[in-house]
Amino acid sequence: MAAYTQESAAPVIAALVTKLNTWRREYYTNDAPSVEDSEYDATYRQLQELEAQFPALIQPDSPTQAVGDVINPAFTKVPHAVPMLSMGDVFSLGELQDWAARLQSGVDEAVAYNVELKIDGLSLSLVYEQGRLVQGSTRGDGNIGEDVTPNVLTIADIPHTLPEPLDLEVRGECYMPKAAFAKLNAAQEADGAKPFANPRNAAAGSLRQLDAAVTAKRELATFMYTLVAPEQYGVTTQHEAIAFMRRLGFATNPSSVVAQDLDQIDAYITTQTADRDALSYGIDGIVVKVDSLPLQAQLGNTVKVPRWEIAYKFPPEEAETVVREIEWTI
Ligand SMILES: NC(=O)c1cc2c(=O)c3cc(F)ccc3oc2nc1N
Repeated sequence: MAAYTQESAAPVIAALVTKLNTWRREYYTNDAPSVEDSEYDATYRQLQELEAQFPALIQPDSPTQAVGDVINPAFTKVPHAVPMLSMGDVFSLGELQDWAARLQSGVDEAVAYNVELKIDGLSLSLVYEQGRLVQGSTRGDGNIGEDVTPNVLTIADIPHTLPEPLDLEVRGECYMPKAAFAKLNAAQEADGAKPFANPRNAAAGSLRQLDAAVTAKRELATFMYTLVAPEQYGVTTQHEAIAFMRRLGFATNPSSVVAQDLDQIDAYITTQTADRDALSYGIDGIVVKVDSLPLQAQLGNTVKVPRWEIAYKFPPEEAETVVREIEWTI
């Protein structure tokens, strides 16, 4: 990072904010970003570092001050009783260790973690009343989401009714399986339409459709990962919450495990990184959560992200994979 003064940093920060906001609008409004996630992440961290150095220069419209996505005004708005936050990121095992050490230092009991694949899709909330699906919504800006109820009713693995007449809300990831993505882009090319850049954008463009008949053809799928207000159902850990949702008929990811320490988390990351290409859906990292739900509540959230979970992001696939192979052969 070049050495800046407050004066010389101001225009640089302004330019970074403009560039990142343009990319955000592309990404969240028409689900077609012009840059790879890795370039967005790198530019975002550059802005974070400059804002940390010169807090007086933080602009109100800086993407570091916003939660979540840009809302499409064409959808009915849905207030989220419990905010749908995003997650903090780390990009190395060292950073993950630092996160876990900071967290453990504030807690008496030994922390156990629930470790999950980070499905590369978009967040989805499902609300049931007396066991019937009444609403589906996107994250939106975290407090206000977009009502996509007609669309979620067309997604095959979302139950319309539950085996018990429960009032509950669950949250998860809506994604497009790799095979469905390949089929969709072949059809796009055949129709002379623009292909989607990746399965995540295809899922977002398919879920955030004003015409549910289009969503119905897109073969979307879900993995649910959060039970809202778990204490109402006597659920006290994240791994129990996943089993509870699975028993109710929700699709939950089979690969999550409880880890007692960093070595077990590291082993999980190594295994899942090796198996990544064999998965029928895209993942872009691993999510490490405090397993105890009361401890999660005690740790709480910052304005943007929970303190009790972190996303370990895989390096960008192309270049990094080659570099890593070279590392291993030395
Ligand atoms: N992409 C994912 O596979 C995934 C994403 C999230 C979140 O975004 C997330 C956001 C919150 F505010 C709280 C818990 C979460 O848990 C999550 N767990 C996951 N497995």
